[in-house]
Amino acid sequence: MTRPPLAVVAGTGFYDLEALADPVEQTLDTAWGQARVVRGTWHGLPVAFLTRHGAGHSVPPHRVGYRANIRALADLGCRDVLAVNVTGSIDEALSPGDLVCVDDFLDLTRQRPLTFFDGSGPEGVVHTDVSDPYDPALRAEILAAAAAAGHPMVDGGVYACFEGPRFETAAEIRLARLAGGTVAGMTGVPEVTLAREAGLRYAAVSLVVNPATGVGDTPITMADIEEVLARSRAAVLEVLGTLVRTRAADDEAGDVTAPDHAAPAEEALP
Ligand SMILES: CSC[C@H]1O[C@H](OP(=O)(O)O)[C@H](O)[C@@H]1O
Ligand code: HPA
Repeated sequence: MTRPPLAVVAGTGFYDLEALADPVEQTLDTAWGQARVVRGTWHGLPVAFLTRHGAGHSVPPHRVGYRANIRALADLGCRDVLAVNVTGSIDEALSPGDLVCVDDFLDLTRQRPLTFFDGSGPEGVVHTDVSDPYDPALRAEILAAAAAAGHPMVDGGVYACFEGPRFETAAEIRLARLAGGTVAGMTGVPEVTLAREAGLRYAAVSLVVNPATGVGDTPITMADIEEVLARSRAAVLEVLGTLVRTRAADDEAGDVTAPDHAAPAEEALP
């Protein structure tokens, strides 16, 4: 059985996927700019890894080439995108190091290109349904992998995406909490909606790396975030690796009824 490459898109703290065998770096040209992807195999399955801030974390969140990145993954034939976002916790029950498999988002960004459908293409004006922005079947696979890997993961939460690159004010975090926000980040949107527009299944793991502004007692520092990343990064990779290993085992057993073999989303690619 040949699978389409599985896309892994990650950001802060995730600049390489060391587990990839036979990695080959590729720069893809798209109508929305270039995207750099490293292709290889993980447990024998094809994987395309993309670090969204670019090599050496050179691109800030408000300038990430979200359209180029998602378009490049679709052009490579990817069907599923596993995203990782590091976040600040809005929900006071969360602590640094916690994992959340988010199921909705709040878009508090201001100035990013939002869509592939800007009215200039042959498809005209398109309004995409986002009742389930994060693919339920892919989320279920992630949660099952987390349980199998022994890493607790919260099932559901709202990712509040701010423009950045500054952190939020305490008032902004209170506003997001009133609106149901669970975690705060700067990159989850429009990545998730572009993936939907491109017909890709997308789900995201949020790794909490700090209490959001006003939730903790002290200012947010990169040193504190890096310390959390250093101790928690492996758990995220173990969850993703377990998901991939489970898929490989399903293939080995010839189990074509596994949920991840479901048909891709119905939208046409732009
Ligand atoms: C390191 S704090 C701010 C930075 O971290 C998050 O990155 P990512 O979403 O790519 O994991 C946040 O969105 C900012 O880009
Ligand atoms: O507190 C935060 N806010 C926004 N993005 C973040 N990424 C890590 N922590 C945070």
